[in-house]
Amino acid sequence: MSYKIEMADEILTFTIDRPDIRNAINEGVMEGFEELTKKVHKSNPRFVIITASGSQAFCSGGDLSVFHELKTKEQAYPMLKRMSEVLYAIKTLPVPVIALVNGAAVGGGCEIATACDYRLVREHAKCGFIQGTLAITSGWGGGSYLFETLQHDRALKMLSDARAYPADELLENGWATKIVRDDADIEAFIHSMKKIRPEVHRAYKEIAIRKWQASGLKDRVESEVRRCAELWEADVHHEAVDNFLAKAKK
Ligand SMILES: CC[C@@H](C(=O)O)C(=O)SCCNC(=O)CCNC(=O)[C@H](O)C(C)(C)COP(=O)(O)OP(=O)(O)OC[C@H]1O[C@@H](n2cnc3c(N)ncnc32)[C@H](O)[C@@H]1OP(=O)(O)O
Repeated sequence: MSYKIEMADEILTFTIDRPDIRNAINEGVMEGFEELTKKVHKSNPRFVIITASGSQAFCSGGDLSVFHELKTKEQAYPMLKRMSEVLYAIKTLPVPVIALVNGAAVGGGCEIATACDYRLVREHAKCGFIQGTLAITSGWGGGSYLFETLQHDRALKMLSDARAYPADELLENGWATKIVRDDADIEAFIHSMKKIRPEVHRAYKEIAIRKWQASGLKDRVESEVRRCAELWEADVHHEAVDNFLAKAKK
């Protein structure tokens, strides 16, 4: 199994469990996320936590060893579309969603964390939209979510820098909610949220969701997915992925 879903103390936790491949997303993990969103609606948790196994990575994005087989925009689109629907479902969950960023979050991994309401980032974690180095953009909706999250110039800079930022820079540009040094810091954050009744958290989340719906966020995500699919089919993208995979084999 490439993921775990656990309910404890009214918190539903989703853990990506592929540490050897830096928690890259394959179809199995996508299925897991789909199961998670259904479970939230059935089991009514106070909060959701999304995290990953090990301390090296939260998520290294799409599993390039699998997705490099997708060559044309027609082949890439269904994968990008499916994961964009997963992230939109996560973003619009009726309860707060906390990304516990236990290590590097790059490419689609950064998109997953950006779709969450809060990002608790471990001191050593480096995170960024590195897709530009592969000659593509974000393709799961994360670019649209970043413009909802950060001041415009900071969002545009983070996307077009295409590099992983250290934790202090992530706090400074507003992406990280909090840098966490140990488990006690995480518990303190959860404890402060638990002081407020669940229906209050839900009511505030409804305000955010109404704003996203009114501003056509779903349609903007769809345009992002389509544009990424177009860029995906260029030779320059496939060469960059081949280079990454060849380096891994050495
Ligand atoms: C597809 C959707 C698209 C989007 O819409 O956003 C994307 O997500 S594009 C994908 C972006 N991801 C990448 O370009 C991969 C980036 N990976 C890294 O930069 C690094 O792996 C890391 C996350 C910073 C971790 O570095 P480190 O701890 O030094 O580990 P290694 O690099 O040695 O990796 C260990 C092992 O894992 C394999 N790996 C890592 N990431 C992926 C990946 N995304 N897909 C497939 N495989 C991946 C890597 O090849 C190593 O394999 P072995 O050498 O066989 O152990």
